[in-house]
Amino acid sequence: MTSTLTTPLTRTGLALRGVTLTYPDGEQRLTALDEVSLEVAPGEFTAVVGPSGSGKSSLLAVAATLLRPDRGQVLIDGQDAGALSAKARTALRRERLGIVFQQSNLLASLTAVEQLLVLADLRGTRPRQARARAELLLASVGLDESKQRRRPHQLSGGERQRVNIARALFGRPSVLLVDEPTSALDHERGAQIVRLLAEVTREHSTATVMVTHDQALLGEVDRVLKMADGRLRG
Ligand SMILES: Nc1ncnc2c1ncn2[C@@H]1O[C@H](COP(=O)(O)OP(=O)(O)OP(=O)(O)O)[C@@H](O)[C@H]1O
Repeated sequence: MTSTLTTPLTRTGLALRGVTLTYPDGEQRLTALDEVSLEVAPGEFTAVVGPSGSGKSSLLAVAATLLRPDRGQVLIDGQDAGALSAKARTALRRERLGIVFQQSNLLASLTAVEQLLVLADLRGTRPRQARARAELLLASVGLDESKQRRRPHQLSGGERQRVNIARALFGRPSVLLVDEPTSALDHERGAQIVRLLAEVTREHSTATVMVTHDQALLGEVDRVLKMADGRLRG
């Protein structure tokens, strides 16, 4: 499929520049992100940690171009998301971003491989090519053929998270945004998922940002940034 974006983009990853986000709070506004700047290069795995309410989810939502900041820029492969029309922003998200949410949002009636093939349909990828890619990606995240034919309720929490990661990679994203990937897992399974994210970051050269509460799982990441009161510290 040809890109619907107007300019050809080289992969430069994710950049946030002076991003401020506020929410309505009664008569006032609550500042969730306060002049946040961040650059994540292709192939770099960055973790964002911080207490509840510090702004981590808001940061991911802004980076995912799902929330528009009050001020500042979000650049995906150098493209300023705020300068695009809604249609072009949707295309940017579809073509450049992979998102792994905290709660698995897999479709209950579909097998693991079908979760990826649904995307192929939406993207207009040829069915045979799409199936081969879906199977390859699922195998690469550790799901063998028999597990690829299972529905979500027949998989463990960790296996469902692997399907989520494979699905996020299907569109060859430049930027991979991951929200609390280990929250439903025990320590060992959580550590396996973080190791897997480190591997896919290198293999797929994604600029990966992972939000997590779990400080014990940070051995695999390239950089840890701390959020407190909407501000980011290295
Ligand atoms: N839709 C909203 N409307 C108003 N305030 C919000 C909204 N979403 C988040 N907030 C507030 O913005 C601040 C940052 O919230 P955010 O969800 O980004 O934090 P977080 O670090 O992800 O927290 P957690 O770890 O608990 O998920 C908090 O004070 C929160 O109460």
